[in-house]
Amino acid sequence: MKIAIGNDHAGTEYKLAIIGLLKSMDLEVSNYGTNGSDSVDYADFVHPVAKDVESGDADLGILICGSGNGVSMTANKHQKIRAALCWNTEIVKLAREHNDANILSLPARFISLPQALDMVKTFINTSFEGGRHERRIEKIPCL
Ligand SMILES: O=C(CO)[C@H](O)[C@H](O)[C@H](O)COP(=O)(O)O
Repeated sequence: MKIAIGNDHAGTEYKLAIIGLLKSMDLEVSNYGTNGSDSVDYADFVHPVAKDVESGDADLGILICGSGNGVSMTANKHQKIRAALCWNTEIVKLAREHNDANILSLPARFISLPQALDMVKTFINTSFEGGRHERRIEKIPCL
């Protein structure tokens, strides 16, 4: 499985730890985020992740900024992206099971690093339930 990951300056520390976790799980990672702490604009680091997920170059994406909102808003402009802003593992599980979220958005300034790592594990290890949820996600895109 291949994961595309992106972040702004608020997400660098968590991003580096998440990459370590993903590699320990034998997952392939494409890192499109900044690796530094200088102030940057999140959208510049989100579009490459969304494009990878949309094209199938990546199976799933992970985005990190301070609140998680900027990266979510940007990613969800892409037609095939369902980016879910999550704050605990239960919400992550539902985002995968019910919404088939293909990008996890993390609010680095509002969750602890251990929480973020648990959320990433849940995101990777949970599958879409399909059924009634299939019909619902098909109605999400703007026609
Ligand atoms: O875009 C955001 C808010 O939706 C992100 O949380 C950014 O990381 C945040 O705005 C960055 O803030 P800063 O004061 O420029 O560090």
